[in-house]
Amino acid sequence: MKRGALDSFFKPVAPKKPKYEANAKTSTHPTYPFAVPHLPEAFAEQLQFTPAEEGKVMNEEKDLDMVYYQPYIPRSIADGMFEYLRQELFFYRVQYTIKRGGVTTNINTPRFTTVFGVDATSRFMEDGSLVDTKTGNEVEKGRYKCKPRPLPQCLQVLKDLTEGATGENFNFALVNYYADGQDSISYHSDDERFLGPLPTIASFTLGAKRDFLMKHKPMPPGESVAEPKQIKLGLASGDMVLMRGKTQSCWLHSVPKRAGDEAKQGRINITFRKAMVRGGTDNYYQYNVGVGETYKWNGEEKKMKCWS
Ligand SMILES: O=C(O)CCC(=O)C(=O)O
Ligand SMILES: [Fe+2]
Repeated sequence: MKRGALDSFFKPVAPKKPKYEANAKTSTHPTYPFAVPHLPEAFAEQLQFTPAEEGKVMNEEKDLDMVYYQPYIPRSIADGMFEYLRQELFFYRVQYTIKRGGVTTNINTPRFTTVFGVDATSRFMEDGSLVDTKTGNEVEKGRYKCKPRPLPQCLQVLKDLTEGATGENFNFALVNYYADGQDSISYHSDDERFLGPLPTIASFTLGAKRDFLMKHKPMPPGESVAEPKQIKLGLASGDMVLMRGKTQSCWLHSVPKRAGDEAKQGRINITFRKAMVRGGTDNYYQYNVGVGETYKWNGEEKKMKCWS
């Protein structure tokens, strides 16, 4: 055995320095499986200067309207924010069935997910209660099948800053965690009716760099102009893409599986969206929380583990 290998075998392993200083304050709610520590102060301070770079408008392609921030969150804190969110949020691995032409298929969502927020017909009070947006009265039992959750402070801070910088309004935060290159999201568009006709979505990347692919939806037959070519953005830690206008109605996007080591670090994606009606709330909780186990990051074993 080489000398160095022996040394490192006997030397006590120094405990790893955490990438962030935990905040003692927490966000709690009856619907949360556990409390979420507030955003570490150092990150909150740095976020006041966002966006770190001016966004570049991408609207040359047909029906495309995006703003690409490289980065939005300064690179100096993006990986720390990734570590913090992976450590402190609760996640799910949602399973559901789809029926197509009488055939039932079981779907295992190929990534960890979680969601916070409520559609525009309701809002959370400071004390965590849910009230009707118009009347201010407590929401009646039966409005939702799900139990809506308020954004924890950390996501509220990022949402408020994003709203200020973009002039948009959001009432939902969806979070994806791609543990490695095997986790993915297949081609889709976020064009659900409950988002309204021309939804704006702000989409953040933290952690591993992953390819974000975009392609135009098939053109109607007889359309004279050619389909625009596919777009590939290598989204890096801290980047944000703002998708707006006809982007969702006319384009599809995906984060495909990846071989190799680059994705092994794990990646978190946060999307801020605005759902207009109740159906959107039940839909988002059904597909991003579901009815299965809660997962929490285990720092020793370096993986998501069932939490109880
Ligand atoms: O992870 C990403 O960058 C995309 C996520 C996404 O498209 C979605 O959650 O709808
Ligand atoms: Fe999407």
